Amino acid sequence: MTPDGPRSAAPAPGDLADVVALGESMVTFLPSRPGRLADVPSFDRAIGGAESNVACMLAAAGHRVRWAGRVGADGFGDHLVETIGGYGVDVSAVRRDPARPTGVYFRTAGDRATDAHEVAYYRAGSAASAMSTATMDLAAVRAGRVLHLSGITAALSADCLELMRELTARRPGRPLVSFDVNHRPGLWRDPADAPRVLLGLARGADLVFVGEDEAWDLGGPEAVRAALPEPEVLVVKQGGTGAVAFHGRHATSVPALRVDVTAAVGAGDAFAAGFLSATLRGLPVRDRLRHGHLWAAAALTVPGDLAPPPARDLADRLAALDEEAWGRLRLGPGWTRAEKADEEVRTP
Ligand SMILES: Nc1ncnc2c1ncn2[C@@H]1O[C@H](COP(=O)(O)OP(=O)(O)O)[C@@H](O)[C@H]1O
Ligand SMILES: O=C(O)C(=O)C[C@H](O)[C@H](O)COP(=O)(O)O
Repeated sequence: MTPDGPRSAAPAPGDLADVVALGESMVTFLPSRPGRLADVPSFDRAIGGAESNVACMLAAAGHRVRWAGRVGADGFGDHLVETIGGYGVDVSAVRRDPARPTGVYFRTAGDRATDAHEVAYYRAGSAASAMSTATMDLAAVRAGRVLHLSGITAALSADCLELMRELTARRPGRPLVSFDVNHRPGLWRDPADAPRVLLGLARGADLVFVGEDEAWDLGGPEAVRAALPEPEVLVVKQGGTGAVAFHGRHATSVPALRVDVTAAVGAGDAFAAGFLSATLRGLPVRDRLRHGHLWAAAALTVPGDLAPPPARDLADRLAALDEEAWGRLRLGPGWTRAEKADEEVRTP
């Protein structure tokens, strides 16, 4: 994704942002061709990191966004700060660490049907793993209407987990806390800890995103619901099937779109960004879910993590279709550039 399309001015340092996203960003290496990691001869550089993906997409859609993280005082750190800042995200709360490197990761293209892929992380001991209540500017982190976090951070180090606990503690006047469970079993020192820790953090959030498969890692969707009496909204994503939002005593389901998938990476982050964008705009829950699906479809139809979100008028028009027309939509590469909305993206 190149940072094109409507962008807001980034909030000035210290100003109230619409959304602050905190987490580790990494330089990502995408394979030049399919196959096993052992066989891929070369990689293309991109950027990744669940929370900064959300930040970049929201900024590209015109929201005022800050990303808080730590990167090394190295070229990869420069690249992340410059690229994420290039989307119109305020990067003034990003800290540079002269003693620790920027994390990087490599991935394979994976199987289109199952999304089975290999990931090789080089992030142990990274600058971001030293995020803590002492090393981050907590005032800047809290200066937003929404604070977006994910379970990835909890797995990075004991300091990162303590920071997550501090940011999800229920206190008067705190931002609305959005938490994407993002269970990455390979990152946990003791994977058996993850379900309890992630559920504990989710209990402190107002808005929780969880994939149905992840929910099973945590004891199943019903167990997650039972463990989270307080969130305003719990969104369970069901991949290519749909998504359901539990809010108060209501459950609202919206089927997923039919998408010609290029790469599944980044879809969960894009879904969260679309849902948050619609939440900031005060749209009803059904429309928030539809915007989640539409933004996910934007990420699914490009090779890397990040895609330009659909233009607001296009997304609004598609989100307003009746159920039958929604079910007929079929979105493929380039669909976000359609100018006349549904006529251009609907299958004949
Ligand atoms: N095959 C698919 N077809 C259409 N939409 C999909 C498909 N896979 C994922 N999505 C969309 O991406 C969102 C996130 O997918 P999911 O697999 O649940 O997330 P994650 O990337 O977090 O594992 C889904 O809620 C849906 O909107
Ligand atoms: O794994 C991590 O630590 C990352 O942050 C790398 C990726 O950028 C996101 O994980 C993509 O996330 P999905 O949207 O769920 O595909």
